[in-house]
Amino acid sequence: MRTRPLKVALLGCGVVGSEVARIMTTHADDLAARIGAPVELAGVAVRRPSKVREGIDPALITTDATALVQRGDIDVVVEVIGGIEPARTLITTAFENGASVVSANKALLAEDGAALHAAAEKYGRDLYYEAAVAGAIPLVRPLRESLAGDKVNRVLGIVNGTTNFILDKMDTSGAGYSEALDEATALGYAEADPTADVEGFDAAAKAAILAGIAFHTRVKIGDVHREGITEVTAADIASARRMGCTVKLLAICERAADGASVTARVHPAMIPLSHPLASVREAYNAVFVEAEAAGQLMFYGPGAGGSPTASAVLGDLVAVCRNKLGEATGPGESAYTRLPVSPMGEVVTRYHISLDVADKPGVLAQVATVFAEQGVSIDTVRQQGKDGEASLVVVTHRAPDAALSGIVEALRKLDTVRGVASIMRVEGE
Ligand SMILES: NC(=O)c1ccc[n+]([C@@H]2O[C@H](COP(=O)([O-])OP(=O)(O)OC[C@H]3O[C@@H](n4cnc5c(N)ncnc54)[C@H](O)[C@@H]3O)[C@@H](O)[C@H]2O)c1
Ligand SMILES: N[C@@H](CCO)C(=O)O
Ligand code: NA
Repeated sequence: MRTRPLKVALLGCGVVGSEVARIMTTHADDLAARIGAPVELAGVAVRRPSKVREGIDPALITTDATALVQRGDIDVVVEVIGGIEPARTLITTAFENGASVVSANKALLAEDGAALHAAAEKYGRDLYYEAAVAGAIPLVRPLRESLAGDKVNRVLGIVNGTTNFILDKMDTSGAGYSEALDEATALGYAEADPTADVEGFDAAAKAAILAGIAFHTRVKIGDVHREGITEVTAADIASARRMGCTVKLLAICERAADGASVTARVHPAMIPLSHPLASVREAYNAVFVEAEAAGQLMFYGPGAGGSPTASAVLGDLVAVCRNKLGEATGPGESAYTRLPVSPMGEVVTRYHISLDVADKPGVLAQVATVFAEQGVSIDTVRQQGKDGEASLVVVTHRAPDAALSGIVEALRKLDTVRGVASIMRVEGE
């Protein structure tokens, strides 16, 4: 074993960073044996230097992250600050100054991954980011490496722990939305600004990263159709229950049937209770990958939290250190297919539409005509009447999303439709 240690700079020492430091210290001997050289924490950049950080030598703490990555003797920079800047500049500076990078920063990778990969390649460094998607679950590496010989056609799953935690609590214990979000934040699952979770930005970033790797093309967060969970009501969840379903925030990346384009979307969807994704509880994540030769693969595990995320960071750290010792680099960006990303309107989905209507003859026929005019066929209709008013629940067959949203617009214009109580896509059937 080499005795000269590999030097690691840790940028950020919050929920994830503090766990990375703890595991690096407590498992130092095992990590050294697995890598073939000791790994040494050479500096820790923080924003609040006065905070007591158990197990970290105070002499390592600095508020000058730029000087740390410019030192020139750092082998690996672990970026767990989050956000676009200064993380982007720090990572690029690290590459320029001889370091490879391990990052958990999905927001940055989904915004500017191509430029970061290009910088890594230019300087001959590694850029690893297993922690950026689905926390502890090995998913980035299986897609980048294990499935590199196959053709992936679809990636579908739950990739945000916070929103899964909230929806699960609302469904199973009747908890309120804000109470469940506060709990997820206290448990270290939520982003620094939890809007990123509840509005679907975090899941959209992960969908962009997954689609890019899966289909060997460039997908940015702005290419991903995004709807969060802020408009999912307790009534929607109760209505899903009545249909034998539950509501999950899903990320779905698909290659078009003709192979000429891809789509990526994040939105709440109803799925049957019998579907494996329905039993994904709390902050767990689960992702199905469908590949031509492999068939269907399922990845499941803790999707958020300090310790699970640190596990993924440490796995990358070991891989990058091994590469350094072997004077090699791991896989870079693979974006050779250059497939365009189609808009949401072209995605084929199913809708569950709940309407408040007047309870009088001819209403059902009027509603059915709207569907027929858009060429969308109805799967089921359920009507419940009370005091001259009725609620009508329509579930459609699969149709282009543009036709389905056209139907909703036309329904809103009918005099007999008092309101559209909820619209949700249905998946997993
Ligand atoms: N928490 C999770 O479950 C989880 C899971 C996967 C990925 N991530 C990602 O990991 C990253 C970190 O997340 P976290 O939950 O640890 O966040 P956090 O807010 O707990 O930690 C980030 C830390 O970075 C510090 N920081 C910010 N700017 C800095 C700067 N310029 N120099 C030095 N320190 C700075 C902050 O003070 C904070 O302590 C983010 O990119 C996040 O998206 C988090
Ligand atoms: N905020 C993210 C952290 C893990 O990426 C989540 O809840 O999934
Ligand atoms: Na992961």
